[in-house]
Amino acid sequence: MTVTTETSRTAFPWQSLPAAQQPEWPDPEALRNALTELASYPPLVFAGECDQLRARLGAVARGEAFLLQGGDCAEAFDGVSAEHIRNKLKTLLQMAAVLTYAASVPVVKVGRIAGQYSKPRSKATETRDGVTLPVYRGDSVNGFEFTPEARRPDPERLKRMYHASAATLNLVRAFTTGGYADLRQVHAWNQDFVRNSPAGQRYERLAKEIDNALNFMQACGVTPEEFRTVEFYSSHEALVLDYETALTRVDSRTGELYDVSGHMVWIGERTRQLDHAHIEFASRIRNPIGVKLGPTTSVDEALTLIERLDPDREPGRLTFITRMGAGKVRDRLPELVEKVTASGAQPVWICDPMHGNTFEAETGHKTRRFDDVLDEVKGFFEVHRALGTHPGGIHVELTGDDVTECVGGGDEVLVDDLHQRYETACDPRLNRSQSLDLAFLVAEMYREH
Ligand SMILES: O=C[C@H](O)[C@H](O)COP(=O)(O)O
Ligand SMILES: C=C(OP(=O)(O)O)C(=O)O
Repeated sequence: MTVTTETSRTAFPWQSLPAAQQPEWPDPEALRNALTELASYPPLVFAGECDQLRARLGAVARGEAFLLQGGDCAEAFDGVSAEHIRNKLKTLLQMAAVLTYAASVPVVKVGRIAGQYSKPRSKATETRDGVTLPVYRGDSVNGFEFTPEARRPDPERLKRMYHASAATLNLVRAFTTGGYADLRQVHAWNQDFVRNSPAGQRYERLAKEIDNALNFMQACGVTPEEFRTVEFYSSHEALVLDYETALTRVDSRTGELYDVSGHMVWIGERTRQLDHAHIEFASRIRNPIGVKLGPTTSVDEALTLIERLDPDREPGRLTFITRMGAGKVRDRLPELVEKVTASGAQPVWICDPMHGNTFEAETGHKTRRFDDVLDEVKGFFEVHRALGTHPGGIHVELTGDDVTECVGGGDEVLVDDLHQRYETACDPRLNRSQSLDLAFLVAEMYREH
């Protein structure tokens, strides 16, 4: 893989198009310096790994596997600690174990991790007690603290984003290939959790069954390598195009462009305008691409997105991440799935049951009800069942920490509990217990499907 030159970088066609949700960097020279340095850094992921994920997602598109994509709403630089990363990974591995075992389906595991540092926002500014400042756009752009200094966009943060992503990915690779993700550890992932949570206890029973199955296989002389290590991929929203462009490189094997900031990148609901830079950018890179589809998406838009992003109809290239809201999924999704399927395209369809279900609680906290999250996933399964298509996966905002950000769940969080551990920098995440609850319920839906 060769580092792209400054000349070819400035020639990238998406750079001349309008782009929504970009920071207003106050110092152009500081930005140029940061980007030149970033463009000289080594890739965070390899093109071949992106190809491998595309192949895995191809299996999802064909109905042979299920995609679990999850992690923080917004990663934070001060969250790059072994404990945070391990907790998140542990939660995803537990969810994957539940889905694989209880739904008997191979699970493709993709984190919203090692790059999820940038956030699109509804408003450009935030006002508190009569003071108006730029809104927080993620640690890659500015600081969360409500002061003029913190909220000033600083391109040096793009370099910190790279280093934070590299450190996170390094630990994730160590955990997933160095023994921690060995299926023999199914109990260990649960140890600190099992006693005081219904989801933890339910998981423990399942882990025992997995253990028995492993013992049986071992007694038969079967111990595949797949049980010892886990394939785990990184993903984030490709939002700040300055950063993604600096990390876009020519693959020396094929001459094609890859965004080497993560294995998979997605384009958000607020930046998927067909004639804007984000879609042009996504159309030029070979990574597997996701696109969020909200309730206002028209059939024409979906079909044009396919034309632009997956003209060869390659299974695994394009994932539609639908986020309609529990109240709309049964109305809005059927026509999209039906017409896209009739067009001969075969995208991966996954359900993001978070972003259409946010509301402000009376306490002033932005939150989501676990029951709405679950209901949107149910609606998603119902629609696919009715159309005979494959409900390919889920995309969730979660953390491995026992936060109180979403209400409900088996170990119920009440509105009055929200203040206890409300730690997200942007949107509310499922805590570990709620994430496991969701995995068990999704496994049941999948089995029935
Ligand atoms: O995560 C998604 C968006 O960034 C988020 O919902 C926007 O939130 P806001 O409405 O608080 O700006
Ligand atoms: C901003 C996000 O979602 P959406 O684009 O669907 O609003 C997100 O997933 O972080």
